[in-house]
Amino acid sequence: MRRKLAAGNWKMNGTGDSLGELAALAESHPGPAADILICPPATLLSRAADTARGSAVAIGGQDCHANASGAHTGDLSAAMLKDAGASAVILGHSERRADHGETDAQVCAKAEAAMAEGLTAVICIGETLAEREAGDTLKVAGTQLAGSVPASASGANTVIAYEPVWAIGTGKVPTLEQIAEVHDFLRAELTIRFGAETADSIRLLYGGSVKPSNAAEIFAVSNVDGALVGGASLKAADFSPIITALETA
Ligand SMILES: O=C(CO)COP(=O)(O)O
Repeated sequence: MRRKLAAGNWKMNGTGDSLGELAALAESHPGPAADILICPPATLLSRAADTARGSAVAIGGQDCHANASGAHTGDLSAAMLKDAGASAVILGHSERRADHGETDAQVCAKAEAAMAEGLTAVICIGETLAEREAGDTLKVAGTQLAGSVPASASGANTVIAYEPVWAIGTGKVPTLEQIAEVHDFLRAELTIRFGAETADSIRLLYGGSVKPSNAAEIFAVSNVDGALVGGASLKAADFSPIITALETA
C-alpha cells in the first residue's frame, strides 16, 4: 500500500517568523497516518530542518540544479539541499517551467541528480487552461510524465504531482471526475513504462487550490495519494485539517 503524503510548497513565501507555523504543525501531528513534507524557500531550509528535527515532518527543497557543483550562480545542488536537511525536492513545478523555461529533459536531469543524492523527487506536471480547452490534457500529461520522470524512478525516490496550471492559486479546482481521469491515466502510463509493482508504489499527488473545505472529497478520488498544497500550507491552522482529512481518507 502507498503511504499517503501531504506536501506543502511554500513557494517564495516565508522568513524566520514562519518557522513558528512549522513548529505548530509538527506539534499537532506527532504520529501521523500520512507522511508530511514542507518545502520552504531555500533560505529557511536548514532552520526548518532544525525546527522539524525529531518530528514527523520532513523538509524539502523547491528546485535543484542537475549538476553536482560548479559555476552556476544562484543555483543549488541536490547535495546542498541534503546537507541543509532536505529529504525531498519539488522539481518541474509549472511556475519554474514558466518563469525559468524548464523543459521536461531538464526536469528529468534534475530528478536524476536528486535521486543520486538520495532525495525524493516530487515531479510536477499539468496542463494549462488552453491545453485543457483544446482537449489535450492527457496528451500533455503523458508527454510531461514520459519526459520528466527518469528511468530509475521507484516508489522510494519518486512522487508525481498533477497540478493543472489553471487551478494553482486560482480557487478553481477540476471536477472530481477530471482529477480521477488524469490520475488513472498517470497510473496506467506508469504501469506501461515501469510495470505494475513499481507503478503501484509511486505516489500521485493532486495540487491546485486544495483547501480544508475541499480536501476530503479530493482525497477520496481514485489514485489520489495526497496533495501538493501551496497557499493553504503556509498556516498550520489551514494545513493541519488537510493532513487530518488525508489521514482519514
Ligand atoms: O502550486 C501549488 C503547489 O505546488 C498549488 O498552489 P495552491 O495550493 O496555492 O493553489
